[in-house]
Amino acid sequence: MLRTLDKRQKGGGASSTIEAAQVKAKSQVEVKPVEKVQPIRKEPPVEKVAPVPRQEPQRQVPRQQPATSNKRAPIEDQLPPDYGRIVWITDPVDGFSAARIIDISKSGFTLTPLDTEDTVARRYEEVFSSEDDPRKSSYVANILISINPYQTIDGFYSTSKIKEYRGKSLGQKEPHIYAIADKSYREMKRNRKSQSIIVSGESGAGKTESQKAVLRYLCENWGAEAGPIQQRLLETNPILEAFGNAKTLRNNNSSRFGKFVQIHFANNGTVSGGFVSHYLLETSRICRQSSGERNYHIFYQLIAGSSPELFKYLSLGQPHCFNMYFLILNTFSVDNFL
Ligand SMILES: Nc1ncnc2c1ncn2[C@@H]1O[C@H](COP(=O)(O)OP(=O)(O)OP(=O)(O)O)[C@@H](O)[C@H]1O
Repeated sequence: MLRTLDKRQKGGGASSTIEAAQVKAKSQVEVKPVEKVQPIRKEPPVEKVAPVPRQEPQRQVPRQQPATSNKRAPIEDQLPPDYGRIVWITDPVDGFSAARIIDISKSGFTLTPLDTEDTVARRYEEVFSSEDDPRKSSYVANILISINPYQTIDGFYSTSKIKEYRGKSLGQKEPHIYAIADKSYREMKRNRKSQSIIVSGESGAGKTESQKAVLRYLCENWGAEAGPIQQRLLETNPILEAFGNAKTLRNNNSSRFGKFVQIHFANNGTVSGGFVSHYLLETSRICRQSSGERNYHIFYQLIAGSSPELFKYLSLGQPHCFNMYFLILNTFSVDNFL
């Protein structure tokens, strides 16, 4: 970098001297004609100066062109991104009501409640994201705060979304877990140091899904040459979840163990491997579960899907058999896991 700067300084000095030389050359040209002007005055060709004004309008023409091209941009593109968004606002009678943002200022929002044609003003802290608003994330410095939407949002984790966030700084696009993954990758490449992403939250907050999204982002962007390694990394999740996840009152697919996932990169920045370590598995769940909860998914999956040979080999029985009592203490079937 220093060398580059040095070169730039030298270059700058050289260009400034060239400019100085041009100025001197002009002044010399002007001085000399002053003495010889008298004989030249008689010559009508002095009118040849005319080309000079011709150049000025030529310069003005291209200035007008970008102005016309700006007009072509749709007006919607120039509006703030929150314009038209439906949100919840505080309401003195109902507590909260849905409204549409029609203006944004330093002091807050101007909105139109959906059930009236009135216009109301609200401060920023009195406006909340609505259920229909797919944007469930925000930043605090370089920390992503996200809310579990409990629904599939079209395109939110799509391949095109992955491409959108590649190489983008935090804040350049709307908050997303992909932006965090991209930042950590860029920091790793720039500083040549390992990076950590800590995913934290209460049970059911969406930690497992977020971690899977990070893995997918890194593998899809920089795992092309890794081939089977990339696939194997992504396929570890169903196996780990079968043995370590269970239905709880708060989450049908709750991880009952801590997970430390490492993704290794080669010097050229491509995914070269990975390692998943686990700790603190809730072993007591095998023998006993709270009311409304289940044992680990793998037991139910084996009973539901194993071949007759495997079924016999593992001495499995139907859930109501005596040796399977630890499975039927509570709910037996959970959507998507049997
Ligand atoms: N980004 C998301 N989009 C859609 N649904 C989600 C998302 N994140 C989580 N969910 C839903 O919420 C459920 C719980 O999420 P997840 O298992 O990731 O929570 P968790 O924080 O890991 O919980 P636990 O600590 O109990 O393991 C998921 O099974 C899924 O149905």
